[in-house]
Amino acid sequence: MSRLVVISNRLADPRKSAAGGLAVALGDALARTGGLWFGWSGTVTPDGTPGEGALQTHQAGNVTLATVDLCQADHAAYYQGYANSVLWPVLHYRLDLADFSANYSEGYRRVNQMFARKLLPLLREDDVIWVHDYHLIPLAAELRALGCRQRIGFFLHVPVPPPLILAALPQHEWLMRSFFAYDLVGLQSEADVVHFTRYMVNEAHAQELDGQRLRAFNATVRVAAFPIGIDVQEFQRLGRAPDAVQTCEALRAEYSRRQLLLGIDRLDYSKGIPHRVRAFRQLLERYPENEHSATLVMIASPSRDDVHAYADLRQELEGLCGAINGDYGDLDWMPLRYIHRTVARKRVPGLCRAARVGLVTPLRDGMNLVAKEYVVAQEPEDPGVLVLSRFAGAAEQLKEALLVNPYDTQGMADAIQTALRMPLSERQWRHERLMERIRRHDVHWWRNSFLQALRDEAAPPATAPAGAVAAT
Ligand SMILES: O=P(O)(O)OC[C@H]1O[C@H](O[C@H]2O[C@H](CO)[C@@H](O)[C@H](O)[C@H]2O)[C@H](O)[C@@H](O)[C@@H]1O
Ligand SMILES: O=c1ccn([C@@H]2O[C@H](COP(=O)(O)OP(=O)(O)O)[C@@H](O)[C@H]2O)c(=O)[nH]1
Repeated sequence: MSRLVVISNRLADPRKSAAGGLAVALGDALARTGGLWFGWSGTVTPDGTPGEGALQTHQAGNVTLATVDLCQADHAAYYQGYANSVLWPVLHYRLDLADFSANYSEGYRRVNQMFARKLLPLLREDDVIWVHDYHLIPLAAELRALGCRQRIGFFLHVPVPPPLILAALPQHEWLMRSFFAYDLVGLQSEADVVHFTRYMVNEAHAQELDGQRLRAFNATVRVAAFPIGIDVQEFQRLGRAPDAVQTCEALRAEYSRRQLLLGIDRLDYSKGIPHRVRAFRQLLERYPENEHSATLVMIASPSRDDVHAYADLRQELEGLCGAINGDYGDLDWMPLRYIHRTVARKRVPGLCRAARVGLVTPLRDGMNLVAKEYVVAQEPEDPGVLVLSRFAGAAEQLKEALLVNPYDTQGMADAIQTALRMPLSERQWRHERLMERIRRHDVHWWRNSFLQALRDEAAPPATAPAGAVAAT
């Protein structure tokens, strides 16, 4: 059996828990098969030469972790810059938040080239290589330019916007062309596949060979949706462990006279957190019977603090949360508990189980694993209700959630009220259907179906596709 090599910007020790869906899912996927996991160490060295970083390897169970440090300049241009100030906003439909500084794209390319150089000597001939996410789109092209011939697949964890939004990226031609150095491109949803294909046909003049293959630049790439899932059994096991049980019991005791609503997100503008707070305020205004009862616990895990848009969001949110507590709070009740800290993963199932309503209301999200975790954490005899944004990738699968438009404050308040009042039989019916879907497409299905599709693709050509590494 060939070895699996996973490459992602963010790594986690697969034996430990991590915040952030990608690290959680890849940790779960790799722990099963073993293999090599390559990426950024998470360390930023204060000095150092751009495009150079020390490589360290260590063993974590059956997984070898190989990581590279980034110097300050590379971290600023590649991670904070091109990845999180250009690609992240554009891919989440937020051109208004993108900062198209020229040195970002140079840094992005420089780090991808460095990763390719560091990784190449670690590769074996029959490795299957799986690259993850928007930080590393040009990596296969850089590897091919160095002579790498192994099969390479790519999975994008974030959404693909419509072609004309992508075309606003000053380097879109170069970036999108580099997808043709992969054998297989996996996306989160069918909507993403439609947008990706339309871009390639309209802007890159690609030819659609069959339902899943695109041809351009003298190369063929297969594109399909592989919606990411969670490890259901592992999450249920976590839910039965003492940390989760204690968390749930403590919350239930504290809120025995209240109805608990829960949001867990990274503090990210894509997650629609201020919109959720406004909808909660509207709930209290329109349905006053919820006063002294409905209580929203909002965990906002710190994320990408050094990027301006994230600091602005934090300020906005603190203002909104303070106002709601000031206007509606009483001596014996605060409507909103806003926690700007990461909650340990082992406590997440307990938090979810204690909440009558799970609020997952992003403005755009590749998938959103919290939506699936919330459902799995529920007790089937008395389950809570998931209120889910129709703009999360998860909404394509989780049709029995209460689907909402997060921009519609009143509609969202009405949906929360429906969730709070939903009879037991309907809650059970919805929960059962959601569980079926989450079980069928779990993280093992995701990994196996992607890797099977990658193995099914013919071995790539001996040379790089002509011009695949076109200069910026
Ligand atoms: O690594 P960070 O910059 O700290 O950010 C954390 C991760 O955020 C994004 O996660 C995405 O992947 C999830 C799993 O597929 C998906 O459910 C979610 O919708 C996405 O937003 C990002 O794509 C990862 O690269 C980051 O590591
Ligand atoms: O304080 C926190 C916040 C989030 N998470 C976990 O981080 C992941 C977030 O993944 P998701 O796909 O929802 O969003 P992302 O942050 O990757 O965009 C989920 O497994 C959460 O349970 C966590 O353990 N603690």
